[in-house]
Amino acid sequence: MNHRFREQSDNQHTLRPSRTPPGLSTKIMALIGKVALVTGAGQGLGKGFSDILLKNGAKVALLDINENIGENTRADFGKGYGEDRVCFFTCDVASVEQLEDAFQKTIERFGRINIMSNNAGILNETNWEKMVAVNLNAVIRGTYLALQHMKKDTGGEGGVIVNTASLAGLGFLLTVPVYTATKHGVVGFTRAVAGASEESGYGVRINALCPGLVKTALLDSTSERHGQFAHLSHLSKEVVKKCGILEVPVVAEGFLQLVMDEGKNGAVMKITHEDAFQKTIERFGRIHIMSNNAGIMDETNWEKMVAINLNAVIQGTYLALQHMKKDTGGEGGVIVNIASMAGLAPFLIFPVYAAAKHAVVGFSRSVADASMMSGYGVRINTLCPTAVSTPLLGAVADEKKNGPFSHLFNLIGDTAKLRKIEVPAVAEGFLQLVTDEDKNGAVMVVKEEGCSYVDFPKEFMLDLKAHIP
Ligand SMILES: NC(=O)C1=CN([C@@H]2O[C@H](COP(=O)(O)OP(=O)(O)OC[C@H]3O[C@@H](n4cnc5c(N)ncnc54)[C@H](O)[C@@H]3O)[C@@H](O)[C@H]2O)C=CC1
Ligand SMILES: CC/C=C\CC(=O)/C=C/C=C\C=C\C=C\[C@@H](O)[C@@H](O)C/C=C\CCC(=O)O
Repeated sequence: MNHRFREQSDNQHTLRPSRTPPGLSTKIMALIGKVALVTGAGQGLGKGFSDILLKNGAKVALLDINENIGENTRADFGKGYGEDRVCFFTCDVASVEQLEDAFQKTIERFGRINIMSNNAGILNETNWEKMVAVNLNAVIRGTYLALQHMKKDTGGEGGVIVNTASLAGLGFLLTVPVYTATKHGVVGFTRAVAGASEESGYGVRINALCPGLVKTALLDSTSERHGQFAHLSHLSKEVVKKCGILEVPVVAEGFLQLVMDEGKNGAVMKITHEDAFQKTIERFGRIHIMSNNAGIMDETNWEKMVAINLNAVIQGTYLALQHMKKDTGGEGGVIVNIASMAGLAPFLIFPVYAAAKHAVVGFSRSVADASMMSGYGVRINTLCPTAVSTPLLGAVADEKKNGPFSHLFNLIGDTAKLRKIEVPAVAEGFLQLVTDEDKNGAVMVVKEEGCSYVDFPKEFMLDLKAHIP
């Protein structure tokens, strides 16, 4: 599934044209030694943003109102990235004193601040005054504090501020009108202050991030926090259906772009994953065949690998099913999920890659049966190629992508001599899975000898009826 990072351009409302044409990256900000302050960093998106900053060499001050989760996150990061690169301060961003105090403590600890992420946010339509204080006022205060410290005209080093808004800052959600207002406020404020900073020669870029729904604690029991429009909660399900739910690492990649791309100021980045699907339908009218093929191999960055190799395959399958299934007017179709031989056999050095691919096989077989039993008219098959001659295999020879078992790297020997098959051979197998109307829940292996179907032993079949008395 193709996640979309898109800069929102709306010239009518742009205060002044940006000096850098949109989409053009000029210079990339190096993060090694840079100091970042992230609010709401104990869990969810803030934790994901802190993680990716640390991974790229920055030092990070984590701020959170919740001392327990903040301390735990600090301890995890300290172990992983070094105790000297991370600290935690308990801070309610809605309190002027606490935010100023945490800001000062960060400067005392690390000497400066180059990156500010105003990310803490809540969803509570009942206590909406508090929500405005956290989601909007604290973002404004955090931006002004950071500007004051970073701006070059008074001796600062310049820097970048990223404010977490939401897709609800560009569109609207009926169940959460005040939340929607705060996020529109963040987008409007960010664009205006970015223009003002540029015009004033401050050397500080300010961008806004607008993700769709993200799998974090903020989404738990939202209906209780919908306030007077709780009776419209069922409409949110439509939004989930339309937008799907993003994973934190995907949003963190977008955040990193806004931090590092020196060409971005006043940028508003939308992150959704329904765009590609919707656009295909707009262009061609319908979809009959879906191939969930995107994948990476990186044991070091395994959370991201699971997000792409497994979660996005599940998301892509569900989106395609939703569109194709016959019981709600779809035309039926076929989905082919690309797993690997590592989805059927252990793969030393790449255990998480193997886990994700095993899961793709299990998921595809299960959902294939479910689709058939539901009369959806959608077949779902899995392709498991052995090593194929593509750049993905570069990870095998790249110790940085080998994770905790890189010491076994020598066992593999010369990867250039690894026996590989060619792309057209795999494409032939793929075509069979698409065109053969008798194949549903099929798992095809493609090796040097050719294509064959896996015949799973009967004793490994789960007979649900046998389990129900
Ligand atoms: N989860 C979602 O679907 C989306 C979330 N967002 C935004 O992303 C931001 C982060 O939210 P998530 O990570 O999803 O939520 P989360 O609930 O998982 O994490 C939020 C963190 O902020 C902390 N926090 C709450 N109030 C605070 C305060 N007054 N001072 C300091 N820390 C405070 C919490 O303790 C928590 O650790 C929010 O601004 C939210 O509006 C935007 C789009 C979608
Ligand atoms: C309930 C979740 C609240 C907040 C988390 C968050 O910030 C995520 C927002 C994600 C998506 C926003 C989508 C907005 C879409 C709109 O532009 C329209 O397409 C939606 C139209 C009707 C929505 C019905 C409803 O309001 O529930």
